[in-house]
Amino acid sequence: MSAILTLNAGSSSLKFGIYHTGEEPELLLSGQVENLGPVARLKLSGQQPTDIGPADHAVAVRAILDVATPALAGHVVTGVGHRIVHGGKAFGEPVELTEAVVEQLAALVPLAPLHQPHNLAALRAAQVAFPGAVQIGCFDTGFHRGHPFVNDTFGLPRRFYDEGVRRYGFHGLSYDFISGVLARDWPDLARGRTVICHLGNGASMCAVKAGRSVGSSMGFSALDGLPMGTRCGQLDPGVLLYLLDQGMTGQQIADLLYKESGLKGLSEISHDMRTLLASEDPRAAQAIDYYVFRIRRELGGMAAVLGGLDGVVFTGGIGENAAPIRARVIDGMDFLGLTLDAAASDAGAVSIGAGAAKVLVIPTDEERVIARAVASALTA
Ligand SMILES: Nc1ncnc2c1ncn2[C@@H]1O[C@H](COP(=O)(O)OP(=O)(O)O)[C@@H](O)[C@H]1O
Ligand SMILES: CC(=O)OP(=O)(O)O
Ligand SMILES: [Mg+2]
Repeated sequence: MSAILTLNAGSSSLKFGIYHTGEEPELLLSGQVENLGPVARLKLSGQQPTDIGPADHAVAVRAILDVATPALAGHVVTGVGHRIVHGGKAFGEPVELTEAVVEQLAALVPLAPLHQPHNLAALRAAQVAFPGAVQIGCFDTGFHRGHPFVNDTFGLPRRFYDEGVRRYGFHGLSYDFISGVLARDWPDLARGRTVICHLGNGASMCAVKAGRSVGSSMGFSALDGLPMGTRCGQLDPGVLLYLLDQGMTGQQIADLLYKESGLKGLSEISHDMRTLLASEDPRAAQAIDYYVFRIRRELGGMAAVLGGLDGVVFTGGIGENAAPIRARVIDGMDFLGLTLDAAASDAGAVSIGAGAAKVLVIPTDEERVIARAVASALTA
């Protein structure tokens, strides 16, 4: 039987899925190597995580190929789907990852240094492991390609826009998946105005009107918008000028903004929301305060862009699991029709709103969006 493998290299995790090929691919096994770094864990769906010691993305790919091999016994992998974070100006729809395409995607590495190199390394590993399979790239930026101009541009001279300096937006595979769930289970909301909060190690928000992205908190790179595990989020460009003036190099600034900022930088304790929520250190509390403040500010802005709000969806590792963060985001938002049913939220329900606008918690599944794209490429 033929099977599809999906690989999703995030900033703190490498997720995978194995599916039977079909119009709606049937999941055989999924899992992830999470908490990449000195103490990574391998977690297969429905099982307890096991510590695998230090692991970067390369170690994680090998660990996943090891566990995938027995699960794939009796199957031929005909397609491998990859999350590719940045598609730039040229790519929106899923595409076969030919050498010519990969060359263009490699040029975008500086725009997504925590993701794009790992996405492409996963491709190389999969090409070796499954030489007969078609390799398909699915873009985080794809869902946002129809952005209105005002959401796509910066206030720079026009030639920069033409050159590709645009507000691309990311987490599009996640927004695509959530939009599909809304269309299936909440059709009225799917026709209306929704803000989706993808709160993982990377975090962004998307304003969705009738199934289309009309705004994203992330822009040209995956640094903009909300503060994240280790990324700064929105920053006055004057700060960059100041840092340059202080003698920092480009690489030092990149490391600062991508790896040392956000929750980690503000708390000086951890990038991980679980650790911060459990901490009694006032720096942890301040980091969380800032995180929540920026989400609320973005939510108000997006509600204005949408001309009102019919619902909010929480997803991603934090959005799905951290009830205290959801409570703080929704607190006092009655003027937008948002009221929390705290008991439902704490109990892990899907629908956790008690006001005019819906509040939903929907686990995202970027792997399924990738698997569907591979399945349709295989039948095309
Ligand atoms: N129960 C929880 N409470 C708070 N935060 C959580 C919980 N479970 C997971 N998280 C957060 O989710 C993050 C990972 O989110 P995820 O979407 O899987 O990451 P990635 O961006 O790598 O895809 C972790 O850094 C952790 O902070
Ligand atoms: C784009 C991005 O930030 O992705 P992740 O949340 O997987 O790190
Ligand atoms: Mg992710």
